[in-house]
Amino acid sequence: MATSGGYNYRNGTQRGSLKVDKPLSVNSNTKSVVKSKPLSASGVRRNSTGSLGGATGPPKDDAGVLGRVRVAVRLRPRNAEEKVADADFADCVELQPELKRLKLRKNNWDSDTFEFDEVLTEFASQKRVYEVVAKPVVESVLDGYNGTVMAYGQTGTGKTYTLGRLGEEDTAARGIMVRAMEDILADISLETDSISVSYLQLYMETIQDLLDPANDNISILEDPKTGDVSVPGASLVEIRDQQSFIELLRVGEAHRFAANTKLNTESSRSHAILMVHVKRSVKGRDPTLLNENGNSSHMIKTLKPPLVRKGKLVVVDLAGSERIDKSGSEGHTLEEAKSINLSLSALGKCINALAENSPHVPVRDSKLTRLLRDSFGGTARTSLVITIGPSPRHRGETASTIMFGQRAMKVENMLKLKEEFDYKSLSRRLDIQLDKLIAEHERQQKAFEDEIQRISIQAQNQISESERNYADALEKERLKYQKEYKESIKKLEEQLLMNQRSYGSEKGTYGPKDDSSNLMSNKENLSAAKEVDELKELLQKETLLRKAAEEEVTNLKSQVSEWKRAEAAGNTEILKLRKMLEDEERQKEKLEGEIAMLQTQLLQLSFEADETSRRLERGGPVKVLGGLDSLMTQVRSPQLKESGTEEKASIAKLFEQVGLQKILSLLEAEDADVRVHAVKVVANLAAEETNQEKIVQAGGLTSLLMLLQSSEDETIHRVAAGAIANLAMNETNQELIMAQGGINLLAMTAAHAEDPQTLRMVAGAIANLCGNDKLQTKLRGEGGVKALLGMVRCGHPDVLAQVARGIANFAKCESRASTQGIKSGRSLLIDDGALPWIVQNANNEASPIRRHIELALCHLAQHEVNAKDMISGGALWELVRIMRDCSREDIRTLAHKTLTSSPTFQAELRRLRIDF
Ligand SMILES: Nc1ncnc2c1ncn2[C@@H]1O[C@H](COP(=O)(O)OP(=O)(O)OP(=O)(O)O)[C@@H](O)[C@H]1O
Repeated sequence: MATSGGYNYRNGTQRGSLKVDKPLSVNSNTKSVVKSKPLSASGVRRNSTGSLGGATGPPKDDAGVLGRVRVAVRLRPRNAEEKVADADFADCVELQPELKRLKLRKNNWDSDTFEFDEVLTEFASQKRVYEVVAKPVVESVLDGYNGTVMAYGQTGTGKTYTLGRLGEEDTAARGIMVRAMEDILADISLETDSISVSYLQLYMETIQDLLDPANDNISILEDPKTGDVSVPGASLVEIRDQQSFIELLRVGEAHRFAANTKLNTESSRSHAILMVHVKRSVKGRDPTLLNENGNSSHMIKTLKPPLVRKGKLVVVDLAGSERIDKSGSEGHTLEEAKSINLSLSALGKCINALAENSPHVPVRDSKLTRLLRDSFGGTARTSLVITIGPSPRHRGETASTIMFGQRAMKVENMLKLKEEFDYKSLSRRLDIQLDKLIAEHERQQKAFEDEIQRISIQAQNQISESERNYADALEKERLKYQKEYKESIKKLEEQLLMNQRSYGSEKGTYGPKDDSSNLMSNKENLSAAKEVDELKELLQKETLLRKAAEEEVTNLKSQVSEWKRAEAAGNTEILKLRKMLEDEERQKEKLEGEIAMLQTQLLQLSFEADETSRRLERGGPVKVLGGLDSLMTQVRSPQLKESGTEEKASIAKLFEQVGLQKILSLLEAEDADVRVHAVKVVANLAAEETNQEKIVQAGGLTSLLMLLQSSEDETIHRVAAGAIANLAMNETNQELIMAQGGINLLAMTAAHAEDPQTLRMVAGAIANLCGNDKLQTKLRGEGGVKALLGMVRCGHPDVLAQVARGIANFAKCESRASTQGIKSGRSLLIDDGALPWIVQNANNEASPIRRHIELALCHLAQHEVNAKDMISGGALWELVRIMRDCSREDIRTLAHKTLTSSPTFQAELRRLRIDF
């Protein structure tokens, strides 16, 4: 073994090692790590804002950050027994903490020197131990990484002391578990974040729940794709304060199985594993914060899934690593010791394999290694503290512990940020929001109906009261006329009596008359009485008539005034009701729009969530797609088509619930976010062949084309062009697009677009149009070919592939037209200057580009009229190459046929002495 050397590990990069025969090399599978920028002292790169991994949004790719397993060695002070027994002997180790070195004595004159990341003497405080061993790991966990802190060493050397001391009577004695939770609780906000804890022990290859000992056969779940390890059967207790955590540790400790051994009366015979899950919401992404005032349209505008970071801290207190013969174990404890040694030796083997970059790491040999799979060579940040005692009697164990630590230092982990969108909580919140909106709508509806009922009751009461008043007034009027009539009759009768009287006195005054005069006067009297009766009767009739007429007039008058009053009241009431109705209608429409938006967004999110989970399942990078791409991929991919019944059901549900017209109307929404969402949904729908006709019939194609013109938003351009490209796969739609000036709009979009994906969609749409025989001349006349060629400026292979496809389509149709005699003269592609680009890209390394260009060249070469230009443009060489080297036999044959059948090509080939 080497005994000297000044190598050091700093900042997670390895500079050398004393104890390694061959120089250490970084694992080959970790090559993607940036080496030029400094890493933080804790060995993990921090960005300028101090956050680990530098990510504030969702993870952009799957690459992690390299982090070597960091190893500290801690020496326990001599205990009472050692002070007596070893009094005449020096410690077996000598520590040089300032050099981070440890010397292991071989004998009085020779020692081996080892270097560690930290060397902690017997005087090191618990606080310092926490700060150098665990604090950086805890910080990583708070930043969304997984982290492991582990103690390894011979029994009785201080593993539990280092990790598990509760320090209730003496706070300075608090161990790593307690201090870690203090730091976590201090850093998080309990309103938005959460901590949950599991506490397990692994004893004789059985995992037992220390918080629920009856639960003693917990299985380990390993995600084959991500390597993440979980124990779904374990109790998970939410922690909200330090006291409850201490209580939980105490309960766990009480259950921890401890067997006495000769070496340590409280020796822990099981491995204890504490798992702390920290879930933090990334600030500014919580939709509930945006909706306190109930303003749902504001919520829709800013609706984004909340982002959460999930870090997991695993603290492992391994059982003692002593040799069986020394521990004095027998019987049952011998089995224990064997089992402990088996799992620890399996751990040692894995670490050796990882340290040596061996292709096979025997993780499956024990439950311990399966549980710690993520901590060595995985995605967690790992810190190991190896504990040793000073006694020379245990030099062998101390040496083996030191070697274990040295090997562990060579293990590289690839730290990965565990950040994800919390779709579930967003969906839950949206559901609640939706419920609230529906409830609010129902409440308003109810209030409206109540108001209508109240108004009609009030109107009814008013009418009854008016009727009553009218009847009273009528009665009064009748009584008044009756009285007047009686009085006038009475007056007339009095008058008549007076007349009769005055007539009688006149007769007495003038003496008795003769008979004839008597007869005369009798006759006169009779006729006067008759006259009076007639007059009376007349008067009576007159009075009755007048009374009836007056009644009629009064009646009419009151009717008129009543009618006027009712009309006035009715008019205001009607106006009021009408206004309320209009308000209600508006409110209803708004709510319907918002509900439709929420539903479309939910659908969009579920597409994205499906895509994300599919990607997770496939082990690919977790990238949030813009909906369109993801759905297009889903719809086009045949295997997904089979399993895509859910997506189809979602689309059908969308049609059913929201209605196409509603979705299309949202394309013209004032709110830009709503427009973007709507166009994404239409694009998703357009990717499904069965929906295309409905979309076109409902005016969706026109709206999408209009969006290219009216919108300035690049996302809208990209997604709308994608949708148009999908619709342009159908011949009828191609004609419609052309008829609606689509080529101009696509050309205009292409001219202004910067984003390669927008250009890809536009080029894809034009490429589809290029394949329609009937549209050739019009398409070229309106600048379609030029627009296509203009897009090659972007240089992105996806765009170039679409351009090449368009040119191949165009050349094929043109060639067909020439063969049928519909077209004559040189190719319009050559006229529009496409040849140089075609020749330049004929042997492009990207096969989709190359294949289309090769086809285009063969189509052009079939017509003698193009031959001269093709020769001068260098296309002949490419044709010869295609004929010889093209991987597709049909294209090779086509090239051969064109070259042999063209006299111009033949002559040139002869001139160049090219024989084939
Ligand atoms: N750094 C230290 N300072 C003072 N006392 C210590 C220190 N480390 C350990 N001890 C004491 O040594 C004894 C054994 O420690 P501990 O139980 O932590 O060992 P262990 O490695 O966990 O043993 P086992 O593997 O059997 O569980 C305890 O009494 C503990 O208080």
